[in-house]
Amino acid sequence: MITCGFVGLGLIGGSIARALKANRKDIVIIACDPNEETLKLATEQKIADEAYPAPCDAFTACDYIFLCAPVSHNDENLLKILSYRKKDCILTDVGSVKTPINSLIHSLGLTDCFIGGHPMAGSERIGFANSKAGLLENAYYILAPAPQVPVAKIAEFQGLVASMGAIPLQVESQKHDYVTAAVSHLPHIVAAALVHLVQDHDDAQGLMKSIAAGGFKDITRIASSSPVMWEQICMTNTVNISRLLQDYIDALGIVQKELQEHDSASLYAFFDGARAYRDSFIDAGSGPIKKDYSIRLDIPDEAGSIAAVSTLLALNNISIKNIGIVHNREAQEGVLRIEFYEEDSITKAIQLLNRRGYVTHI
Ligand SMILES: NC(=O)c1ccc[n+]([C@@H]2O[C@H](COP(=O)([O-])OP(=O)(O)OC[C@H]3O[C@@H](n4cnc5c(N)ncnc54)[C@H](O)[C@@H]3O)[C@@H](O)[C@H]2O)c1
Ligand SMILES: O=C(O)C(=O)C[C@]1(C(=O)O)C=C[C@@H](O)C=C1
Repeated sequence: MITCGFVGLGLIGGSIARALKANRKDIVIIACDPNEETLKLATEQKIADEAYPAPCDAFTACDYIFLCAPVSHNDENLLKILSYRKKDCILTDVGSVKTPINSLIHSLGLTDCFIGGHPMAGSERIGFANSKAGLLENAYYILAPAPQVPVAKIAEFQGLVASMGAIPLQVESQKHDYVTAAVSHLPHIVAAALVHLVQDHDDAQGLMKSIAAGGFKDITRIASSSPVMWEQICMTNTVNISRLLQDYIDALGIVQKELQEHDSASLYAFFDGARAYRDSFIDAGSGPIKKDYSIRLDIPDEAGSIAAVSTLLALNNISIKNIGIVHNREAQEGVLRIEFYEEDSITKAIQLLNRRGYVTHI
């Protein structure tokens, strides 16, 4: 059996714990979290075999200890958990910034037992109640092992990560912090700033807020993320974020100048270049952004509607990868989203559903 300890069992800790429990039979989970409701839920749902409000003796059984609180709290928790760490236990974290914890590990002389981690998947939702076993599926899980961790220990941990459904990828801490500042941290600032812009410019009736459609909602979904988490990320990856933010401000300044000068050729090149590069992300066969074979359809708001659709597809040998209600209606139309394994299934499903009178949307 492998005993995994979790210090913080929110969205990410909870999702890792669920994935391990779902995919393996040999996992024991010991968790601590200051949130009482989380401890209750995790025990009731049989995700945590043992749950405590704070680090305690029980953690001396752990083969791995995952630090899964917001980044600065992970540093504090690392210090608290050390007295409960058995020899050979691997310490790891899931924090979105890697350099500060890496420095702390060096200063504590723990360079033979720490593997920094960062799953490149998540959501704007918070807490254990929103955690999912499938959250990390096919996502890169960045590993930044300290220099003296034995190769065999790194390989074992990679195996554990793979069994969560994630793809382990080794990246050095400082490089990690620069790269994630560009693809994750800056976008969260941009999203929050856009939301503030609309709030500050809307009229008394909130017309902007009412009519905001897919474009605004797609680019600002992440503005609903945890302010505690993002404040701590900004406070710990400040230099990288600030440098990239300056480059971004400069780029916006150039666009503003092109607008003021009615420079249509430059504006066209700006959008065209972005489109080509962004499309190349989607077209990649592997990587975190996968091709999405999904459709949406309108269904009556009554019991059995989802079952009727899934049965119809199953009877016609069309396999469903995922099915669920679209709660936020960002897509404007259709309330049921169905994801398939391959492109072919989309055409077949649409023909079948349309013949039965369903209105479908791609
Ligand atoms: N949310 C994401 O999309 C995402 C993705 C990858 C990595 N991360 C990283 O994962 C970590 C956790 O983020 P999350 O999204 O799961 O947040 P979360 O708010 O859902 O969960 C954090 C959990 O830590 C607990 N906690 C808070 N303070 C604590 C403390 N001092 N000691 C112990 N537990 C404490 C909270 O009760 C909560 O259950 C962060 O370091 C974040 O940078 C987040
Ligand atoms: O999908 C989201 O909601 C996320 O913000 C996830 C996201 C990101 O892509 O920026 C957020 C923080 C992380 O550390 C890793 C992933």
